[in-house]
Amino acid sequence: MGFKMGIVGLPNVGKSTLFNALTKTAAAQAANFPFCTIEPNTGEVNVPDARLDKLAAIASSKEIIPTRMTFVDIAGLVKGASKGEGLGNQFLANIRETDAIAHVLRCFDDGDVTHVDGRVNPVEDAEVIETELMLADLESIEKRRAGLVRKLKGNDKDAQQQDRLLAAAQEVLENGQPARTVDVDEEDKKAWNLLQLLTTKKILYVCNVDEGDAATGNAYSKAVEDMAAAQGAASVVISAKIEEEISQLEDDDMEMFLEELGLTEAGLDRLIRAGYELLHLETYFTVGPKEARAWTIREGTMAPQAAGVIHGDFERGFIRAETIAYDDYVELGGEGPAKEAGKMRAEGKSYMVKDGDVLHFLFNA
Ligand SMILES: Nc1ncnc2c1ncn2[C@@H]1O[C@H](COP(=O)(O)OP(=O)(O)OP(=O)(O)O)[C@@H](O)[C@H]1O
Ligand SMILES: [Mg+2]
Repeated sequence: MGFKMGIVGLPNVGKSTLFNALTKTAAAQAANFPFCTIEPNTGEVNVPDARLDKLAAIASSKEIIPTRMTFVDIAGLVKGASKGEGLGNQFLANIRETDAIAHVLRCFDDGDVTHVDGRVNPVEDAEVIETELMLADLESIEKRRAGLVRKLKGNDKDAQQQDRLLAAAQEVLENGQPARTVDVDEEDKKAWNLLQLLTTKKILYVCNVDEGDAATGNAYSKAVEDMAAAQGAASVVISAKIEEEISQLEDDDMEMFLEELGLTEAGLDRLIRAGYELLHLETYFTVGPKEARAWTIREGTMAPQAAGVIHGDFERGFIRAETIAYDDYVELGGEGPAKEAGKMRAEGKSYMVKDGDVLHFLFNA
């Protein structure tokens, strides 16, 4: 389904370094000068999930296939970007195409690495970017409302709804607030999301700290966490540079290295999980001797649509889903015992899939 997180931030804060760590490649050029990245870099990343490994062990699956999500490393934004400063506003379009934003903030000192504003202040940096996104939204709203005038005269219902929602967004933006602060009624949610405003996207603040601060965070990252909490946004502490080094290691070396740093889990795993949760994504599993596989759905997905993630035919010909809850599968020790214990349910079209369900679909070809 391609859920996409855009990696956004000021120039030279470590976005491409983080991208390379996430994708375990050196696909993006990361270097100590602003505006190093111009064209966006796109890469797929496995979503770590300990449950999948457990299921595979129980079923002795030959292959383990995690679900994936996409990260896009986007060019740095600067003050005035919405008016064409820096690399201009073509990159705002790259952000528009993403489902959520990982906002990288420089939380490391290192005098050798240039900061575009010559000082380290992640909270102000976050405001600079947010302001540009708000200005970009305002500009696009004005254009779009102007484009709706003719349809509004013709009493077009969709146009009326769009214009009403755009006006609501415009009002909060003009008061210096992001569009996500608008209270949207349930029946407007779909049209609202279609507006694809930049400041309605959910944000995960990524505090990029010094190597030595990776386990504990530092004063900069604390300030960001406070800001995030006040906004109801999520945040993670990570050292992109260390993660890039770790991501090149073999598993055994990685564990040793993490231990030395006082970390229990690679920061990347935390970051990917946080992004996944931010997007309200859930996972179901298909498990057998051949493979154990994780699949991504949006929260609230019905069984036929969940089946459609595997193949369109599964959705079109959907009959039922044999369902075992994750806990039952693990506690009882697999499909056979779960079935014997009466824990395999036959669920129909109106079943809402739950996170962790182990599913087997029956369908008409
Ligand atoms: N946690 C860190 N500690 C110290 N140096 C870091 C850290 N993270 C990244 N760097 C360094 O910062 C510099 C800029 O990194 P990078 O190219 O990833 O930034 P960027 O945000 O992608 O920049 P641009 O917007 O110009 O593309 C690199 O020299 C990188 O090694
Ligand atoms: Mg870059």
